[in-house]
Amino acid sequence: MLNIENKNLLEILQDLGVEAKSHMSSIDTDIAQIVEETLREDKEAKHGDSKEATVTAKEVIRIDEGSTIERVAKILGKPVNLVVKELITAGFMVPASAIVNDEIAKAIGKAFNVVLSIVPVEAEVSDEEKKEVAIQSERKRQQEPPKKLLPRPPIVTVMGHVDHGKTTLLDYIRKTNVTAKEAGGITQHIGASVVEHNGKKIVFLDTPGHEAFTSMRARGAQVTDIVILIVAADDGVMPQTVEALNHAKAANVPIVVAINKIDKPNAKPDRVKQQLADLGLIPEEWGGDTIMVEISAKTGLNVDELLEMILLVAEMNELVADYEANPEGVVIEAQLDKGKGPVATVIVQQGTLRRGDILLFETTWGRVRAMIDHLGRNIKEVTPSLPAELLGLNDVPQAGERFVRVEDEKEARDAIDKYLEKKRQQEMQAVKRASLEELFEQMEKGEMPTVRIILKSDVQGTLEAIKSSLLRLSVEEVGIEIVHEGVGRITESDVMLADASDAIIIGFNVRPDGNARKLAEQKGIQIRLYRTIYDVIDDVKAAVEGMLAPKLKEHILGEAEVRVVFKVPKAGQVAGCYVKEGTIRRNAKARIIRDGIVIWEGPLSSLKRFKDDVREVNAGYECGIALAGFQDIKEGDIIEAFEILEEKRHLSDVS
Ligand SMILES: Nc1nc2c(ncn2[C@@H]2O[C@H](COP(=O)(O)OP(=O)(O)OP(=O)(O)O)[C@@H](O)[C@H]2O)c(=O)[nH]1
Repeated sequence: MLNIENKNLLEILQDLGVEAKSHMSSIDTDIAQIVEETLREDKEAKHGDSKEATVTAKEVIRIDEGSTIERVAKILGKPVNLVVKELITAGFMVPASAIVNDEIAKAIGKAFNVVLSIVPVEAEVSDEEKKEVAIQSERKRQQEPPKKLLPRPPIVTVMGHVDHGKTTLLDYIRKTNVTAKEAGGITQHIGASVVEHNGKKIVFLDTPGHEAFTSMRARGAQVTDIVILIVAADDGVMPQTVEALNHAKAANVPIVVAINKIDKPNAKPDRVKQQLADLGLIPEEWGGDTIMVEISAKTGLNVDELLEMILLVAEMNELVADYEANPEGVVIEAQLDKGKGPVATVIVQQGTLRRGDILLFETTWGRVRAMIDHLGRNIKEVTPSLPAELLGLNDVPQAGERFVRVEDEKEARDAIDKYLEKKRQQEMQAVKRASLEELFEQMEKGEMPTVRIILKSDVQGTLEAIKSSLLRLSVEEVGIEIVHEGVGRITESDVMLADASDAIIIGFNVRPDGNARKLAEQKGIQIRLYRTIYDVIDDVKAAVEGMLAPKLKEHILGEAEVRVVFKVPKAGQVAGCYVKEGTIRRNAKARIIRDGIVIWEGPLSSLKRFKDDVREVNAGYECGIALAGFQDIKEGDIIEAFEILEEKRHLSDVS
């Protein structure tokens, strides 16, 4: 407690541990202002205008401009999920990777009773100030009760080029590394598997490849501790090897290289090492620090050694977690199950998750009704690093969403209500933007017709599959645009967006809710529901084909020979003809061929049999033909009648 009565600002700052110097830099002036403001706000809030103000001192914490929420959480010594949750509660739906701006800093400060001061990066911080900050944080560290940090299993993702053996390796490891008591269990796909090697657990994410890895990261969730970069020894480093390597590097995740298919006669492991060395991964045996193991995922050769290396890297990286903390973690997969309702596979990152816990996700919440492990067993609790399928959520969260346990349902419900309200406002703005952008886009593209789609599906994996198949249907003349995509039922806001962006809604294994259905009817928005991917693709293909400009094809109707040419007052030239082949039609187009050369093309202006106007004249008959705008018909000319047919085009004609 700090009594600010009769104290000037310098004294207050000194009490707070902020050294006020005569050569106070601009940062200090800023901090002084923030402290003063905060103290004033607190004083007013607590005591109205009372002069007998006693307020709680707030710690001033400097954070570098550009710091992420994750970093600030670390500085505060708070679990990042707790900080994110507090922000959600305050109405900020931001991932942990978001940069902290003034608004967010204020909200975090309020939640944790501190003053966050954003220090411009270019600002000079004197050595003395740095020392002071270090002393303060050390003091703070000493005051905190030591956390019960215990080792946790490493979480591993296998990445590499197509066909280099990711799936084979995962299958081999899963088959051969179950513990004796689990041996009878049937591995169930829940998004991650747990294996045991030398009595130690390793968690493998089931979806190999860097796409899944990065899409999680894009949402601010990094679960992978170690990446196995698999390279086939016969094929060597390929484009996706480099891509995977870059993704792992960008995420700062340690890499263990598995040089695979070593059993093959044409395996060239040294060439792979050289290629990797060129990319900056120097093998240990060459004096570098990258662990490389030569394996055969097919025969299992050296796979044990690979697992040992993973455990070694895990140990070196001191992977620990507080098993007694408030549970929190990340969604790695989620779907709507017809029988069970929303089902989410999560990985617990801190604390121990128990059945009955109330969890707040970023977009939904729920009380954990049941938990199922990777062997399909009902479990009561899940400790850090381990995956579990959760039942009991109110809606399907997205992969990459974080969760944290909250005390009561009301807290969860309030946070989600605030989030939904904020999202609704953002979507309304997005709708306005979408229609404007659409205008500009169309203008830019010179009015290229586009099939716009809002895609909703029951599972993230299917969503991705349908999306990429649909986008592949796009051709130069007709575009396909996925305006919005998501897992879960079709909602009113989907319909609003469809209306604004002139899109159709495609639902795969999902249904619209009542409000969505009503609004769609009102607005005349198409909602198409499917149960097989092929039907979706066929339908969209038909739509694209429908928008393709038809192919024009000429169809020759018949041929007449000019036998005699008359001049008729008013009507001009009339050719007395004999129809040699096919039919001459009044509404057809004609061309004049003289000595094998086309000399004119245009419409007929009259077709007569004797004195009567007729619609058509067949081969073997005589007729009179006048041509619109051509007055130079000669005996012996051939008049060919033809029509232009529109032929529907198929995607196979274009691509
Ligand atoms: N000889 C030999 N063949 C292997 C080995 N590992 C994988 N293969 C074969 O290589 C092919 C591709 O293996 P996958 O495991 O499907 O490769 P992947 O990287 O998962 O491929 P995608 O999932 O398509 O990206 C399969 O035919 C495997 O049987 C190995 O160690 N030795």
